Amino acid sequence: MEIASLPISASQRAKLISAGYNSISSLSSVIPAQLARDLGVSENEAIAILKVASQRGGVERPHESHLAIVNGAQSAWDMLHEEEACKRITTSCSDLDDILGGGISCKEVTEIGGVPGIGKTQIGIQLAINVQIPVGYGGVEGKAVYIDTEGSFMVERASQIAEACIKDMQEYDHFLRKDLPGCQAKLTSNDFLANINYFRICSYTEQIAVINYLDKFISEHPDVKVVIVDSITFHFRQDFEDMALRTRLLGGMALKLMKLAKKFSLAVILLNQVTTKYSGGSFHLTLALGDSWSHACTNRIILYWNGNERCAHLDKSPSLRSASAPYSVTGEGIRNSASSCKRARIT
Ligand SMILES: Nc1ncnc2c1ncn2[C@@H]1O[C@H](COP(=O)(O)OP(=O)(O)OP(=O)(O)O)[C@@H](O)[C@H]1O
Repeated sequence: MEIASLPISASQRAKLISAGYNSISSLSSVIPAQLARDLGVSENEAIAILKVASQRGGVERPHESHLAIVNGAQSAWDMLHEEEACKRITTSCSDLDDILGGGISCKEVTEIGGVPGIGKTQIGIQLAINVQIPVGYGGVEGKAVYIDTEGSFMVERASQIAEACIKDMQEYDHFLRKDLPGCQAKLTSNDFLANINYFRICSYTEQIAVINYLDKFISEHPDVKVVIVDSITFHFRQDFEDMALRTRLLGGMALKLMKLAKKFSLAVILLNQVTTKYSGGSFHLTLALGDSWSHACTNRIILYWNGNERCAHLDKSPSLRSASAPYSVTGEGIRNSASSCKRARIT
């Protein structure tokens, strides 16, 4: 049950959400002194909030959780069918799609991390375009939500990538000598841009607010099939001193995004930066936010340089083996790397 439904003041509600208490159940194990510290309120006020929460939660929670379990019960057979029916969004790089089992999985949270300039935003923009590829061309025919925390989304670049996508569809038609109804003839790059819902985020509180709002937004826009957060870490790395609060906020956000992915069968893409970590006597590159964040996504892809070539490594997946694939960033967007194209021509 949401904090929004608690009969408390608006400022208390805002303080709870900013401190990472996104649901009534998140208050179930907290003691008044801790809550008072987290919210910056008196202990008496914290006790009053907990009392309201326990009244609400105490009456309705057991019933709701019982219902959730019953509704959620599913056989493994059903799950297998669901997994087979799960759609995937192409990355426009077939080598990368291959190691991902056909593309980015809808229904799951995928984290993509790498050093600056490796192409994280390019992949984000490519997915915001590719999610719109019509079903007739093997696409998902959905819309995108792009949450930009860094200001790196470039609309001209999205337009270029959309033009290239339309060109690919025309070539596909030409190759098959057929005209698929409702497809390329009518689609323009402006249509692609119109289907990207863009949110510019300037602080971590805004980021939490937007992620909390997504459930309502997507309920009203059920065509959304990908949510891209570029990047998830930016506002959490700047001037953030209270690490316990940061961990709690990020944990709450990750849980919300996982629920969204499942509830609306959509792909959540979290772009992340890398940082250095000292272990075993040397420094290693690791994704930002540390070990406490590592459980927050279902799949993790690490982008890295191999000499002059960009590569993607599938580092975590519940069903696919770890593997790497080269890719390139071209004027047309993400594509196979030049070296793998050369290999394909030789064989
Ligand atoms: N039109 C283009 N044609 C070819 N390559 C391009 C084009 N636009 C961008 N790139 C490549 O993409 C790189 C930038 O990628 P991107 O902005 O996605 O990096 P990033 O990983 O998101 O970096 P950061 O962490 O700094 O945001 C550029 O350095 C360039 O190599």
